[in-house]
Amino acid sequence: MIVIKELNKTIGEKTILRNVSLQVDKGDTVGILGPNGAGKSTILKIIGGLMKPSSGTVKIEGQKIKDNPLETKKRIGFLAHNSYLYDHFSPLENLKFFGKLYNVENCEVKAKDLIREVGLTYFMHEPIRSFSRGMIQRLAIARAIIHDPEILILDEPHTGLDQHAVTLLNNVILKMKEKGSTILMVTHDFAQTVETCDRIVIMKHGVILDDFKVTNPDVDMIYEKYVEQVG
Ligand SMILES: Nc1ncnc2c1ncn2[C@@H]1O[C@H](COP(=O)(O)OP(=O)(O)OP(=O)(O)O)[C@@H](O)[C@H]1O
Repeated sequence: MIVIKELNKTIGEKTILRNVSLQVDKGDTVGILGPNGAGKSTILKIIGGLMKPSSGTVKIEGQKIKDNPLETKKRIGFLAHNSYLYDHFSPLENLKFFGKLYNVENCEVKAKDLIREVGLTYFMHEPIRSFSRGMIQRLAIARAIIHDPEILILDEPHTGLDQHAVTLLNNVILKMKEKGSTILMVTHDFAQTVETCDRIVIMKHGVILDDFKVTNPDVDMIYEKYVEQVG
């Protein structure tokens, strides 16, 4: 379970998050939607331990990241805007590198399975420097889940992907969901959120405006609510 309490973030004169509290239960799949500058990426970075809050707390299974940074970060897979991949390495070399960092057992087999899952088998040994944005993004998701994280954090995972890559990515997300991972995803893509998430959180100007479950697949009603709040 992730428990966020009264989170504030200020950078210079700018207030980015204002007293944000949120609880995400184990196995929840949460899509965070909102206009540019709402503070969505900032909240993900703070949960993932990439940024410190100005005040407030984030606890993962009752533990603050700063109390046990390595152990807590091992529980998290983070797909950020930056892929964190190495240009001169192939997909296999990249995944083996990250797998070893996390002490993944049977790392090579796992890496090859993931490469197949994201549709890059044919390019497994090619340096990734010539890869398209979609190919890099697919490999980046494989990197984020090589250690079977309990919590998967995805910052705009669908941006710049073609339809085939979106389908591959959604399948990976749905498989992680089936395995019981908790998923937090920031996106501008309403349709993808409804396809993969059970809960939607709407943010604007650094606050949470709404938080509801997508139990009833009444997509039109949910979309109207989204447009009304986000504009
Ligand atoms: N390091 C920083 N220094 C100064 N301002 C920042 C910094 N990081 C973010 N901001 C500002 O904080 C606000 C929230 O940024 P954030 O990236 O969290 O928004 P977002 O909701 O993810 O929006 P987007 O969809 O545009 O990525 C923005 O106005 C952004 O310019």
